[in-house]
Amino acid sequence: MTTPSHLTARRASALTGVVSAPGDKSMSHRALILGAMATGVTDIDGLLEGDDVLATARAVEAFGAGVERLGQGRWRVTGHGGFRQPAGVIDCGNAGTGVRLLMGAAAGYPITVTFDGDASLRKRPMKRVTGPLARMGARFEWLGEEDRLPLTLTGGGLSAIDHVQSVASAQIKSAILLAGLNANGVTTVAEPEPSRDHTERMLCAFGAEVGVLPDGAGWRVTLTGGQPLTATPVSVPGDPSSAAFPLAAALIIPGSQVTVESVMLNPLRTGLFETWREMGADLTVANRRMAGGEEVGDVTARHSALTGVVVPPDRAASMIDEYPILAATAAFASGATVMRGIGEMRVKESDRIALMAAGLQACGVAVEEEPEGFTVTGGPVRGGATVITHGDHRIAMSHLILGLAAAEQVTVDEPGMIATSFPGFVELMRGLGGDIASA
Ligand SMILES: O=C(O)C1=C[C@@H](OP(=O)(O)O)[C@@H](O)[C@H](O)C1
Ligand SMILES: C=C(OP(=O)(O)O)C(=O)O
Repeated sequence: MTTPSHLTARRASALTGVVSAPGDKSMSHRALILGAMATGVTDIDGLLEGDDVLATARAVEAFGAGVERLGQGRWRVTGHGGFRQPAGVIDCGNAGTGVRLLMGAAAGYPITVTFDGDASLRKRPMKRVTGPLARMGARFEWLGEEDRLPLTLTGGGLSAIDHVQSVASAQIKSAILLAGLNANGVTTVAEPEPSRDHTERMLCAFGAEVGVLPDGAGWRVTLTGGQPLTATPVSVPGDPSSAAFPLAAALIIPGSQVTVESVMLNPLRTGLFETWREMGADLTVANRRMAGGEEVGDVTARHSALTGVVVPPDRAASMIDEYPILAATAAFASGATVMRGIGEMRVKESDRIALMAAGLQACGVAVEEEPEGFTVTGGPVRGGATVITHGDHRIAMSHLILGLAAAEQVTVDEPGMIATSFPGFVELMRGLGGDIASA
């Protein structure tokens, strides 16, 4: 299938239906990486087959693991108890999570590896991870600009560190913990607020002992080096960050009711659902159960009259990727939705605060941008714009959802990047009755 250069969303009548979200991206990266670091055969089901995760699958294969696709979402990783010297450059594509976690894992082994990524990933800061890894003993050489990819890492001979994070970041925490597995001593990471804990949970499932102690508003995670990992089956539930898009459409399109089945409900990922409820969203969860070591449930959204809220800044870590779609839904709420303490959004696949502000303003929505946040004041949404996404999947999907409820059509450029996290997004939305087509 060729990728269209633009996609256009037109106002839709009620959306209805029951769908499944693709597998969780965070867990998919981790399942492949831990499977490759472990000894034995790790069978994964529900793996997200998005471009970010496929880049990680190629990477772990290059590091010596056996990687086999058994069927849709069903993958087998055969680990040899560690990473081996790869033959070429490890290209992580668009994936911040992929490159940062892989650098952490690779740092523990006596290998020399060059990491690279696409134009967007080459703009993202890497010192946040290379800094702590260098303190553990890994060596880095910047091949271009300092703090950016491409870089060469030489690992091995690590010592544990005590790291205190200034922002809650699961990518930094995970990179340090994965390196800590092969470091001498006890590695500790303290976070100001808790960030997603999939690495800690999955390390335990692979047989490692991880300590978690409350520490102020956040927690301290400890891990003793030298623990071997043993392969274990991993079942990946639906990604709440992807489920957010069809659910958002249901909330803002009159008459709609959409259910997304098997959505992961880890409380460190559900800040958006909490915020939507505070805004008056009719959002219900049925069939709560455990799958893959995580709570999951079927989430139903019905069209709702939304009211603007002030989102508590300490909720940011639990919904950092969801502010773009929150902002799109806030455009249809009455009053202002204030989102602060989210400076991290500026260093994602794009400067998401700037691009959401520009895209929403182009669609006639009132937005006030701040250094570390923005405020969206809702009302009737005109639409009628072509939105620049800088190849950011979440910026593209958020504006397409907005376009399904706006008075005039909304077009986004560079929609090919949607496949990094949500392959099949357009087809899924069309199946619910959404009018999204190549422009
Ligand atoms: O650990 C992870 O899987 C992720 C952590 C978050 O990044 P930060 O840790 O940089 O906040 C998030 O934005 C990213 O999409 C996935
Ligand atoms: C920020 C994201 O991913 P990553 O950091 O892995 O590129 C995202 O998926 O929104």
